[in-house]
Amino acid sequence: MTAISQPVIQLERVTVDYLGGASERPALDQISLELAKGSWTAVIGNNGSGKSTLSKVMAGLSPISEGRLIVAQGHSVHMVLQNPETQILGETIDEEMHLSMRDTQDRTLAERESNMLRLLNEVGLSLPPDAPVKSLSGGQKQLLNMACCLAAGADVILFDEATSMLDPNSREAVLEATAKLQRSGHTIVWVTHRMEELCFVQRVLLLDQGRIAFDGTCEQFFYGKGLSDEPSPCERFGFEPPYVVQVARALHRLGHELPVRPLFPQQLSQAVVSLCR
Ligand SMILES: Nc1ncnc2c1ncn2[C@@H]1O[C@H](COP(=O)(O)OP(=O)(O)OP(=O)(O)O)[C@@H](O)[C@H]1O
Repeated sequence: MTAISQPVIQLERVTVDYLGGASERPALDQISLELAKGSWTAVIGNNGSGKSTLSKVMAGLSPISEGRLIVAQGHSVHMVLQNPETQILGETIDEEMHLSMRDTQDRTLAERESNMLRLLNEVGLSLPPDAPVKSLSGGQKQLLNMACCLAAGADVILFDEATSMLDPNSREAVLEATAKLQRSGHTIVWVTHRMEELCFVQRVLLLDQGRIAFDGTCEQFFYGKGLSDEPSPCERFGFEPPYVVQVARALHRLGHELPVRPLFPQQLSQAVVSLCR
C-alpha cells in the first residue's frame, strides 16, 4: 500500500509481547501501518494471529512492548466488542446513552435528548429510549453500542468480531449501519472471521503469527492481481472465499471469462447474463 497523506492512525514497528504469555512469539511483531481517514479496513487471520491485540493497540487499550502508536490530533477511537452484552452498563437505552455522552454539562436536557435521538437514528435503532436493554436483540445491542461510541465522540470505530454472535438479519443491520457511518466520514476497522464481510471493505489486512501477511483490496485478496489460474491470496492462506467468488473462479477455470470480478450475487448474475448474450 502507498503512503497515506493524512493517516488517522499510524503504527510504527509495533511489537506486543505479553508477559507470561503461552506463546513463544510476540502477539504482534514489528507491525507498521497507516489508516486513512474515512477508510474501512478489515483485519482477518487465524485464531491467535493477533487481530484482537492489534485492535486493542489501536484503541490505546493494550500496552506496547516496542514501537509506537500515533493517533492524529483531535481523533477519538472507540471499540465495539464481540459479545453485545460486555460493554453495556445501563438498564435502558437512554441510561446507556447518557453514560457514554461526553460534554454533558454543557447541554440542556432537551439538547441532550435530541442529540441522543439523532445518534440512535444514525445507527438505525428505532426503539423508545426508555426501552429496557434486556428486551433488545443481540443486533440491537450492537447498534446501541455503536450509538454509544458516537455519543462518546468516536470518529474511529474498531469492531472486534462484532457480528460473530448475531443472526443473519442482525448482521446485515450492523453492516448497513457501519457502511452508513463510513459514508459519513468515520474510519472503520473491522476484525472478522467471515469472508463474505470483506466484500464491504476497501482494504484487507491479513495477520499471520503477529505479522501482516497480506495488505490489499478485497478483490486482490479473493482473485489475486491478474487473471491467472494461480491460487489467490485467500486460497493460499487457506480461507474459503464467498460462494460468489468460488463460482466466478470456477467459471474462469472452465474458460468463461467474466467481464468483472464479482463480489456480490447481483454482480455475478449480471456478469453471467452478459456472457450468454
Ligand atoms: N492477555 C493476554 N495474555 C497473554 N497472552 C495473550 C493475551 N491476549 C492474547 N494473548 C496471546 O496473543 C496472541 C494473539 O492473540 P489475539 O487474541 O490478539 O489473537 P486473535 O487473532 O484475535 O485470535 P482470535 O481469532 O482467537 O480472537 C495469542 O497467542 C494469544 O494467546
